[in-house]
Amino acid sequence: MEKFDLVVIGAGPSGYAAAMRALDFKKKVLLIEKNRVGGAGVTNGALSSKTWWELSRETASFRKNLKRFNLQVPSINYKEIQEEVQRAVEERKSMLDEHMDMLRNMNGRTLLSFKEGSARLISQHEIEITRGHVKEVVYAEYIILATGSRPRYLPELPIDEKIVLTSEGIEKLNDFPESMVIVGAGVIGCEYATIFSGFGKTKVHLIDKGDRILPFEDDDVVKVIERNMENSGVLIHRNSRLVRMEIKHGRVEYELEYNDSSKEVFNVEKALVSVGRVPNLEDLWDDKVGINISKRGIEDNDTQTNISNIFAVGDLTADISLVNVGELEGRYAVERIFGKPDRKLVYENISTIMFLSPEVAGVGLNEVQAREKHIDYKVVTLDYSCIPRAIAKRNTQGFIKLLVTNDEHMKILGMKVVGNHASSAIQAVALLISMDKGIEELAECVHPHPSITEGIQECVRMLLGNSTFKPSALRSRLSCRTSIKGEYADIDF
Ligand SMILES: Cc1cc2nc3c(=O)[nH]c(=O)nc-3n(C[C@H](O)[C@H](O)[C@H](O)COP(=O)(O)OP(=O)(O)OC[C@H]3O[C@@H](n4cnc5c(N)ncnc54)[C@H](O)[C@@H]3O)c2cc1C
Ligand SMILES: NC(=O)c1ccc[n+]([C@@H]2O[C@H](COP(=O)([O-])OP(=O)(O)OC[C@H]3O[C@@H](n4cnc5c(N)ncnc54)[C@H](O)[C@@H]3O)[C@@H](O)[C@H]2O)c1
Repeated sequence: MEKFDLVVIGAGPSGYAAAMRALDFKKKVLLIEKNRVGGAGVTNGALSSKTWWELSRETASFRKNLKRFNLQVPSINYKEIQEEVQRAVEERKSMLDEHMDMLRNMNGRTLLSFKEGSARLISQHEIEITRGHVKEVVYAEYIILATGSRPRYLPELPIDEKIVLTSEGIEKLNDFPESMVIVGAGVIGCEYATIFSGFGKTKVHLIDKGDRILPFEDDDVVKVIERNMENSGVLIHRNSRLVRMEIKHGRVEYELEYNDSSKEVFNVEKALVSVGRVPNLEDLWDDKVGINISKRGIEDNDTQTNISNIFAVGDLTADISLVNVGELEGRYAVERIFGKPDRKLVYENISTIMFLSPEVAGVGLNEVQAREKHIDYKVVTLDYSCIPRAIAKRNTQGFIKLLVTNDEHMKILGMKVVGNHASSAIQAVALLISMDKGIEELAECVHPHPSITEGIQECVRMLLGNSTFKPSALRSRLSCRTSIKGEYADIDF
């Protein structure tokens, strides 16, 4: 039986990162993948959907500019766009494959092995790998489970991945649907609503079980996103509940019940179901291995399961489903196994971007989370119309919002930027949160001009009472408030 120091099951972002980190410790590593290297980080997931988003955004802006000069808008070819996305996926996937091939063939480096097949733990140290009819068993001193997640199905919906789809099937359509309902207005639902409405060929309907889109987001963020979606023709079903969905004559019929008990029936070409994801843990180990799971997924203590040599990382652990979090956990697990991590595994400074119109980037807590945790805070907001770079771009839609502790230290709790360049603007703050720094450091930086980050500096100065623009004078564009027990009050200097 072949023996390894570490066997990693699943070559998505978490497993791939874990396997590569283990090589730094000169350990003998086996990475096993049953489907596609890169997992949902590349295919039917992060990279592919972001390529759709970029192409949709370009198309929308091209259409807008042509209209501005009274030029005819050319028709958009679905197949060409789909092929471009496939090229992006292939580019990334072959780079990951080539990197592994090179490592395996390098002179004297026999540390990394890769096997295709479906893996299952048959004991605490033995893994059975099945490929077609062939089975083999390998031995591992340590095991990292990184088998990721898949779309959650609602049993009452007729998901067939042709007419009623999930994120697994949505990128394989033959043409832009003329209409589509999206069930679940979380991140995936809202990103695809933005993508399809951006191409201008699909009437998108959006529905959530909550009473608004992005139920985990702050009201002011949601307001901007909803307004833009509606301007792009998205129909947001509010105060309603999906009571029935059926496939009829190759199309989707669904029925909503409104708060006043009235009902309405809609007919669309396709449906996308995006109501969260579930961990891939079925049949991953024999009963006698005895890994503890809870309702949400594998129970872990900083990536270690209750079985001391078995670790679990990434989407499988069913906490935060993000590429950067999976990679962080994968690397951390390896450092725990073969060394001593330099830093604790902390999630406070995780940055996120939602690819909407406009993009929404965040780090740390938002107001919804701060209030759920009963934290009092100071909050400052600045409209993009105060930022010269946004004015120059001829697009001042958006705002910056900074949350700090409600004491003299004013430690940064979180930040949100809604608008152009949002993702690059949050990086400085992400770093300061991870360094546990206050806002003075941010006020000190000299930002390039004109840049969106100048707006962050102005936010910080508002909190220090020394901003150029005074919130008391520009009330509709700036605000500087405390939130104590959920009640806002202006801060007067
Ligand atoms: C539509 C969509 C858009 C997204 N956009 C973003 C984004 O913009 N930014 C972001 O940070 N995150 C995004 N995500 C989330 C991100 O893709 C996941 O958090 C990330 O891929 C999780 O990585 P993972 O390695 O834990 O799991 P996965 O990527 O799911 O990989 C797990 C791998 O394990 C393999 N596997 C499963 N079982 C076995 C087995 N028994 N034996 C062998 N192999 C097995 C699977 O085939 C898969 O390749 C998106 C997800 C989706 C679906
Ligand atoms: N840009 C990014 O970083 C990015 C992009 C896409 C996905 N992701 C990751 O993938 C994960 C999964 O995305 P998701 O959108 O599937 O999950 P989600 O948790 O973001 O949203 C699911 C939505 O479905 C709604 N819902 C649940 N049950 C429902 C029902 N029965 N009927 C109607 N609505 C219902 C919920 O209220 C929620 O709004 C996200 O949590 C995120 O971490 C990240």
